[in-house]
Amino acid sequence: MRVSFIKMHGLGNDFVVLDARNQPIPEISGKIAAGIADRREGIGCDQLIVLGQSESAAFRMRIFNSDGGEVEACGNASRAVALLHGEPAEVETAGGMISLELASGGASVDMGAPRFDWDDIPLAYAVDTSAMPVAWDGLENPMAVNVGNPHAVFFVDDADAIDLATLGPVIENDPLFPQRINVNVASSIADNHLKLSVWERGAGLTRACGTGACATAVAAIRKGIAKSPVTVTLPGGDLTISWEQGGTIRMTGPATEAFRGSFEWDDFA
Ligand SMILES: N[C@@H](CCC[C@H](N)C(=O)O)C(=O)O
Repeated sequence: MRVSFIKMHGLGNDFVVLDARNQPIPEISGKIAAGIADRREGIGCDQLIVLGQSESAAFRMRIFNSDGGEVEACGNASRAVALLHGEPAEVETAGGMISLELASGGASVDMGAPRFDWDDIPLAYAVDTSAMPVAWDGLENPMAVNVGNPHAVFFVDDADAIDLATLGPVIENDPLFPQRINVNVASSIADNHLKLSVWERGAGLTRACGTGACATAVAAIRKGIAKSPVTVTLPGGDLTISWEQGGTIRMTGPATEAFRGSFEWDDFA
């Protein structure tokens, strides 16, 4: 069976999008998702995105990391999907309802309200979460932010000095986090301007992580080290994140369609 796909990206965080609203898509296993995402033997992407019917929203967006695991939220893919859809829409995700629309230079997404305490991020054993008693080689006392998916946010003097390629997988897979975690390392580089690197759960170092930018910006606002709107500079470029205490997060930034193609489903089944 031949399946059409759209290759997209948001600041270089790239996606294969399958639109099951206009073509039949067989059941997706972790093996199929990882096969499609494989950069040598598949099409290649950080996340596989599958759009389908929803009973409660305009449509549903499912998200699979390149390791094949299905997850709750993806900020950059939400903007890519906004570009594809072309008009404002409420979208159902496993992490909650989001609403997306086109904006100048890309798209803007209401990502919902953040949740801040570790109660929303399952931990394997009891710890005093007011001051996390864990540290990983200089990275300590992370803030927990759930923006649909779980993030640990570390503020450091110089994010570039942290070897995230080494520490990222260690923290992601720490036994403390039974569902693993996205790892964000940020520094303040000017007023209301953060520099951020992200080790993504299930995908590794990416050029940008939209939910990571949201989590880090709201953590910085809550900590009093930035005010909304916050510019977040990632390796792939900038996102603007707006949030007031008690409100929902708005993320604005670019989205790009790279190319379209089709593949034989059985090649990955
Ligand atoms: N790249 C994404 C986040 C994708 C999911 C994440 N790796 C997770 O496992 O929660 C983004 O732009 O937000």
